[in-house]
Amino acid sequence: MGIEFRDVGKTYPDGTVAVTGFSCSIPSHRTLALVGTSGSGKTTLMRMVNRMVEPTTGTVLIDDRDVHELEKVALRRSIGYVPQAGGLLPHRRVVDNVATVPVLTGTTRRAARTAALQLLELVGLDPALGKRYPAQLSGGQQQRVAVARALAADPNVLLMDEPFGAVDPIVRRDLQDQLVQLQAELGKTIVLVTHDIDEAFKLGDQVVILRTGGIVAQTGTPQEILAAPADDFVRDFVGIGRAERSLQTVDVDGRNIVVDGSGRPVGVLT
Ligand SMILES: Nc1ncnc2c1ncn2[C@@H]1O[C@H](COP(=O)(O)OP(=O)(O)OP(=O)(O)O)[C@@H](O)[C@H]1O
Repeated sequence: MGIEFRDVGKTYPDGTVAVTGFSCSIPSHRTLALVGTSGSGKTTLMRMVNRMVEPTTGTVLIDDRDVHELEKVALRRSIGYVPQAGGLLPHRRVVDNVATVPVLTGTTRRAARTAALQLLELVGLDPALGKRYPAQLSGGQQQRVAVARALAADPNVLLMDEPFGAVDPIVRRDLQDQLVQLQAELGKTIVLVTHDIDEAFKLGDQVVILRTGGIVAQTGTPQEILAAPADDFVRDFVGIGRAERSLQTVDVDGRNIVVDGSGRPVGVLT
């Protein structure tokens, strides 16, 4: 399921211009990371895919079909959504949170629960946690449940809105690693919103850096952006000057050790 944004714009009713003339396409099974400062239109763009936001100009297509022509509720249920900070239903057990959409779309509760327990395992959780309520889980565990829930209807498209923004950096890295692994296995088409350029580089096959007004500063693979930042804004945003970005090798007893801009060793060149 490829996704295409074709010259889309969004002006909210109060006159706020969130996005202007945005075009971009992401092939099936790939991850598009939308990254930018606060208010640069990332969430607005992502929500156009499942019609939580309707563009004021242009079209969004999934597999060449204009989403505007698709029935809204069915469209939304067919797309996995991981909101900021999980969005789990607090009064429902974890297993039922995961089973919600399949039950709504006609799967029996029993079958949906069995599948939900398998999904918990897939995202690295002990299925025994399915009995708990969301508040009885850690923040990182809750985010894993949110990912499991988004996968429950076996969607081809997954939308992730700052999915790991609310957890501490170590848990965050864990969750990112797991998503990379999951994606290698499942091959969804993912649109990921983040303000963290390192997360965008780690998870995105294609990265779009946005400035205020949803204007594209640069689009490319992480390699392309790092190799040739389009301008000072991008250079600044990706932190080209940051010590951990300016790596060099030093020879230590015949081995090439990679050090960062502060001279700290970060690895060995093989
Ligand atoms: N419903 C709305 N009505 C009016 N303006 C809105 C609405 N939703 C978003 N905006 C405005 O549109 C612009 C883009 O918002 P959006 O949430 O898409 O940005 P973002 O890049 O996701 O930001 P953040 O990283 O802070 O979540 C902002 O100026 C925001 O205030």
